[in-house]
Amino acid sequence: MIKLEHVNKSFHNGKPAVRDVSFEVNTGETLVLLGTSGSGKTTTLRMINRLIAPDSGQILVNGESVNTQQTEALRRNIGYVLQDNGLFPHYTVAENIGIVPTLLKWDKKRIEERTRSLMEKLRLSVADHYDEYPQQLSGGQQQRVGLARALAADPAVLLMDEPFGALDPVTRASVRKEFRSLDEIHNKTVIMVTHDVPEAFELGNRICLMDKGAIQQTGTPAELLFNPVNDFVSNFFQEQRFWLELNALRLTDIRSWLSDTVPGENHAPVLKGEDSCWDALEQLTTLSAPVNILFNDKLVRIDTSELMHAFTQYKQTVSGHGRSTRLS
Ligand SMILES: Nc1ncnc2c1ncn2[C@@H]1O[C@H](COP(=O)(O)OP(=O)(O)OP(=O)(O)O)[C@@H](O)[C@H]1O
Repeated sequence: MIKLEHVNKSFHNGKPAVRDVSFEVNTGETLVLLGTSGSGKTTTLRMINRLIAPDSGQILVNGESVNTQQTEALRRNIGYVLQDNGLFPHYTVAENIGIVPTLLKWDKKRIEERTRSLMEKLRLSVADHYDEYPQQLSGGQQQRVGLARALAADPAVLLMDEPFGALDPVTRASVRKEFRSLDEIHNKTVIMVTHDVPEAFELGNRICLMDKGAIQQTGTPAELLFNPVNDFVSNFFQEQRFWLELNALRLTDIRSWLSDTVPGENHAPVLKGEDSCWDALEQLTTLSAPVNILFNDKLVRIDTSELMHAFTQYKQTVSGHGRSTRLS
């Protein structure tokens, strides 16, 4: 668990880089720090593992102030992934991944097993890359090694600063997908910095939107979209709003506005209530035919106009009326 309380930081020029930032991230949750360039995201992240000292405010990691913890011990319990991966060029892939376990004096066999297991999970061929050096790998492979290194000692906390930012769009999407499906991250507290809106929506349980060093709003993707607290938040998502909204809403969220049409004997594909409205629209458009959705209670059939009608009804009901139904 990570908690920031009224944290402030100015650099030598006196201009506030981070202003009165407070948030809490629970175990098993990913919070994304999103915002324009210079909005204070990296400074906020780097204060958590004490690479930067705050001027005022409290930062707690697992209930304990970072100031009272020994810096080395604190950092060994925090995995840190950087945009440029920060691998040691003169260490092999295996040596890079094993750095923290070696510092923690794990025995050799345990380090080797852990390294192999992480490489397999991150789709890095052990046979091909175990003894290679970072410069022999592609950018995507280097970033996977960076992730494996951060996860090696199973830290409770993972901090990621634009972890996929240096990758081309195709590699970026695939490394991101692998990251998302890693069982390793489900029991961790994760904070990730990005300025990529779709990435924030894909990976964040909650998003903390920053501007000029201050938090504008913290909430689920749906809360930020459907209940923005000010014009900055509303305008920030304007360009991709339709796509983001359909992505942020699960079919379950619009269930009450869908009819109970029972499917006939057709073989239309079955979506689940947890799938997004975007998933449904994609299927409907590709097939040019109705699709079936399996909710807890029953199987129903919908077409495109019914989907869009329910989506509009949801927006009218939820916007400006407090929290949306999607909580995580
Ligand atoms: N070491 C430093 N010395 C002086 N000013 C700094 C330093 N680091 C950051 N700043 C300033 O603090 C502000 C916040 O910077 P920060 O890097 O946290 O923003 P960011 O949101 O992460 O931006 P980006 O997305 O471009 O990385 C900026 O105005 C930046 O110029």
